Amino acid sequence: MTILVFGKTGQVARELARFSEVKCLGREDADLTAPESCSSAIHAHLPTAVINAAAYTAVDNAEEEEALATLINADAPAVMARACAALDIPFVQISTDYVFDGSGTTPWQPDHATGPLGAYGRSKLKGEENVHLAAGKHAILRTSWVVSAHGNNFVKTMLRLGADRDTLNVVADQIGGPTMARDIAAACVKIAQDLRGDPEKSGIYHFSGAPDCSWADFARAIFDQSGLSCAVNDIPSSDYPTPAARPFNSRMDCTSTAATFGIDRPDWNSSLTEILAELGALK
Ligand SMILES: NC(=O)C1=CN([C@@H]2O[C@H](COP(=O)(O)OP(=O)(O)OC[C@H]3O[C@@H](n4cnc5c(N)ncnc54)[C@H](OP(=O)(O)O)[C@@H]3O)[C@@H](O)[C@H]2O)C=CC1
Ligand SMILES: Cc1cn([C@H]2C[C@H](O)[C@@H](COP(=O)(O)OP(=O)(O)O[C@H]3O[C@@H](C)C(=O)[C@@H](O)[C@H]3O)O2)c(=O)[nH]c1=O
Ligand SMILES: [Mg+2]
Repeated sequence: MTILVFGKTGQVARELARFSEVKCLGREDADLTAPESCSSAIHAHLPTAVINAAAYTAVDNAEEEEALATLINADAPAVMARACAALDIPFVQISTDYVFDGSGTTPWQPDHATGPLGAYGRSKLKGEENVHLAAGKHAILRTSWVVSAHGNNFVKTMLRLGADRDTLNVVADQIGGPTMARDIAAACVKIAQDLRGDPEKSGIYHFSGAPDCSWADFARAIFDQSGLSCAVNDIPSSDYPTPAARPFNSRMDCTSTAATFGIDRPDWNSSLTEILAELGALK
């Protein structure tokens, strides 16, 4: 099996690169702002499956650059999905909890109504719709709060801020599941393999770390495990204004992912230990 991955430097792409059957393409190989280059790359490599781990992920900047975010997050995946459908190979598209409006406290199921609050979520939702319309063997894997030892993420931000501060204000009314990029990469590979033989498994799936927690809870765990002495004050989102609104309820029901692919929700506390160890930041 040869899996072609769009993305090379990103959090999930770097973890996918660790698989021997994976070939990662960077921006220099296929630029998602020129979607046809993605189709050319798929036809040139003739892989047995494709995973898209490239995206426009700057949630606040997307409010000012929605056209660019849409080109990368919706138009490019459409071209990839059509190329895969033409070759009859599985396509795995990674999506996000930000396609939901964050209302209520019930965990979102894959078929629940979406309602993105901002430009990033809208662009990712259009990407989902385009992949579905291509009508090939596909999976849309919605995940949340991605963390790893690489790139930009909340763990690295907290380690940086916590080193200089005695206290930090962190939002406590957004609840979700922190998810390790390494676990997402493994899930994508397993799903791509299963879809080859079982195209009827095509659809939308949820995958996030457990248990659900607030960003403030997660920050406390980061300081606890790293031994940094920084107290976390719980604040409401209204006290942390950002250009893009974030959903309050990012809880995702991952039952169908476990039932269909045998992939369970990973425990984020042990993922965090693994990341801190990799960064040399464990207490
Ligand atoms: N980060 C998160 O918290 C979450 C992410 N997701 C989704 O998971 C997936 C992976 O996210 P993550 O690994 O965190 O992303 P990162 O932000 O870490 O990486 C994004 C990747 O996309 C590439 N990329 C961006 N623009 C282009 C372009 N025009 N052409 C080619 N490549 C491009 C980047 O390359 P370069 O380095 O050259 O810019 C980089 O490799 C995405 O689909 C994202 O929407 C879902 C939920 C949460
Ligand atoms: C740095 C900092 C952040 N926060 C808040 C802001 C925000 O609500 C929350 C997390 O901050 P981030 O900047 O990591 O959030 P954000 O970039 O919105 O993270 C999202 O990225 C996209 C790509 C996704 O798909 C989502 O699943 C989610 O992971 O923490 C504080 O409350 N205090 C702080 O000191
Ligand atoms: Mg971010």
